[in-house]
Amino acid sequence: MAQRLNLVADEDMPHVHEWFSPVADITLLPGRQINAEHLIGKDALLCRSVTQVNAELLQKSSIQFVGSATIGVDHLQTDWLDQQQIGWANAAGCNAAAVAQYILSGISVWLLRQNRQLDDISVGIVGAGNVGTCLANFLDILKVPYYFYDPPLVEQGDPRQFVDFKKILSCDVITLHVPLTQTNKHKTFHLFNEFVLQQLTPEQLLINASRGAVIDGEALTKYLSLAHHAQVILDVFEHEPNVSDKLVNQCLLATPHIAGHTLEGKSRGSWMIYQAFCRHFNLDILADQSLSQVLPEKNALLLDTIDDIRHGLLNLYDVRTDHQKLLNYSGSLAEHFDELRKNYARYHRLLPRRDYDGWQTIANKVNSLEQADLAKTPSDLNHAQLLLSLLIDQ
Ligand SMILES: NC(=O)c1ccc[n+]([C@@H]2O[C@H](COP(=O)([O-])OP(=O)(O)OC[C@H]3O[C@@H](n4cnc5c(N)ncnc54)[C@H](O)[C@@H]3O)[C@@H](O)[C@H]2O)c1
Ligand SMILES: O=C(O)[C@H](O)[C@H](O)COP(=O)(O)O
Repeated sequence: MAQRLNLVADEDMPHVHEWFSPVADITLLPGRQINAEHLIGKDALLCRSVTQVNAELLQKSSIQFVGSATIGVDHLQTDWLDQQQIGWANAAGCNAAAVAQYILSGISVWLLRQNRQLDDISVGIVGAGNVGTCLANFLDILKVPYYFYDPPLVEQGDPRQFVDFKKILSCDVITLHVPLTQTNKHKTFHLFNEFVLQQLTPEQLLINASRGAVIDGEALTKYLSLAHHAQVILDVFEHEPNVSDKLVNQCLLATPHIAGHTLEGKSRGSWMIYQAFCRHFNLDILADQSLSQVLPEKNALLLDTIDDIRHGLLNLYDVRTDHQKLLNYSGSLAEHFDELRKNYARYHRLLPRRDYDGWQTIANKVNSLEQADLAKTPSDLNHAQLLLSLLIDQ
């Protein structure tokens, strides 16, 4: 029998016990507190975005594999890990659908406040990777025009249509889906600086659910103090969890980095890392282990009134609930920020936040209905209605 492995895992990573305990002894710790001493004599580290994984953390350890159950990797010193031949993996795309859902909910709230309609806006997507593409797929279904800006993909010969930054800055909604990078040719650190922010108008909406430092936080606070400014929705902040009260209160909506936290998004992250871990240590995945096994059945959504349909996307997930929870705090906002993230699944226990499913099925059904002439010149309302009925059908 193969020797049991020893691993340290973030206590807020779901399903670690179910999937890893047959092959490993597990020490669970709060992600921000994992330190070099905890890793001495361990084989693997399973982390989330809150653990800085670098030479200082690992050099005294015998860690051979680091798995982060996140899309972003800015907290991993990947060049050092490669140099040390320490295997590492992230969970690319694990919660892309959850982030797209968050963006659609945020846009819906902004439209209500502006008394505008979905078919009246354009969306500029900065970063056309997993999240940007997932969002675009949904916008296709909703018939909302969008534009992609992604110079690295243009250089790689991606055949889709891309626009320049100026065009993006003219869109009604600008939404950021780039990794945080500090050094490369297309670095994203402070991509939205004071100069860029000042080009926005009060008719526009800027959303950041990528990484906080893609927008210069200080410049943003200053910009939002002006009499006329664009509306802003933030899920991420520079220097988390030390988030400024002032900035939170200046936003149309602010949430504690939970855009990706659907049940599917979190569970898929652990599942992808479990698979990478098995590959790294040459282990078999047990027959009774699977992602679907840990996800509960979905409840059908009931839409009773015309308002339910008008606010259709908000019935599926209403970001205002999470915004309100961030505002309802007493004491330190930094502690509250981490606490809300930690308990996110628990707060949603009665009606857990779930991914929208069956993107392709929905798109196919919409197309076939249109071809059958059943949905002539659909308005945004028809589309939302159709979309919802299809989602409930799943
Ligand atoms: N708020 C959350 O909960 C949450 C959840 C998931 C991901 N994220 C963040 O969102 C980021 C994007 O996720 P993804 O899955 O789409 O990643 P991805 O790697 O699939 O796509 C990122 C895209 O950004 C592009 N890009 C890089 N630099 C750019 C630049 N300067 N300008 C324009 N485009 C640029 C890349 O070419 C790539 O296509 C992640 O790196 C992560 O930091 C946040
Ligand atoms: O990069 C990601 O996947 C997201 O930022 C992710 O949702 C962060 O989640 P956490 O670190 O809280 O697990």
